[in-house]
Amino acid sequence: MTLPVDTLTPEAVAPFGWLLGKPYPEAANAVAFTNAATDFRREHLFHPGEGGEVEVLWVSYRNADPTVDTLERHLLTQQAVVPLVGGIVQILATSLPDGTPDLDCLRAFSVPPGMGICMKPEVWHATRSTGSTCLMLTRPTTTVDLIGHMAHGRTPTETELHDVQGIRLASAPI
Ligand SMILES: NC(=O)N[C@@H](O)C(=O)O
Repeated sequence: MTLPVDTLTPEAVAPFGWLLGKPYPEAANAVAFTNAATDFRREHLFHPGEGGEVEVLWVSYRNADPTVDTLERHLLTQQAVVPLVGGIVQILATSLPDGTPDLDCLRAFSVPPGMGICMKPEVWHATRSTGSTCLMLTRPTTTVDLIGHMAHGRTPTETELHDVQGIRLASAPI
């Protein structure tokens, strides 16, 4: 399957989570402020899952391989990824009733610096980039669990990984 890399819109991201970096809200009841010197607005109320804390992670991505052979998902927490330097391509899929990725709704989005995506728990994902430094919001127990898996081969309990075949991005990550 050749996967087009789409532009971020709130609607396109909605099945998977929330677009971060939307235009300044016009709604009268928006939690927002603007003046000549600054503006700020509530983008999202992040939730790390029951009993979780919010963890700020600094993540570098440098896998530019357009082929995607593994997706992962976090079972407890939302996860926000915001490129600061260098863009990413975020590959996303929801789950079938059996928990495996629903490849019929597989999407890829180009995420430039200054925008981001907050994924719902259990959203399958992978990330490609020629080089990006990102701010990530996640959950400490999920991070430690993932390190245990990636560094020491332990079976993760808060993350699932799933092998996929024949998925290739239509355009190489920037
Ligand atoms: N640290 C961490 O959780 N990383 C992964 O989830 C990822 O998507 O990069």
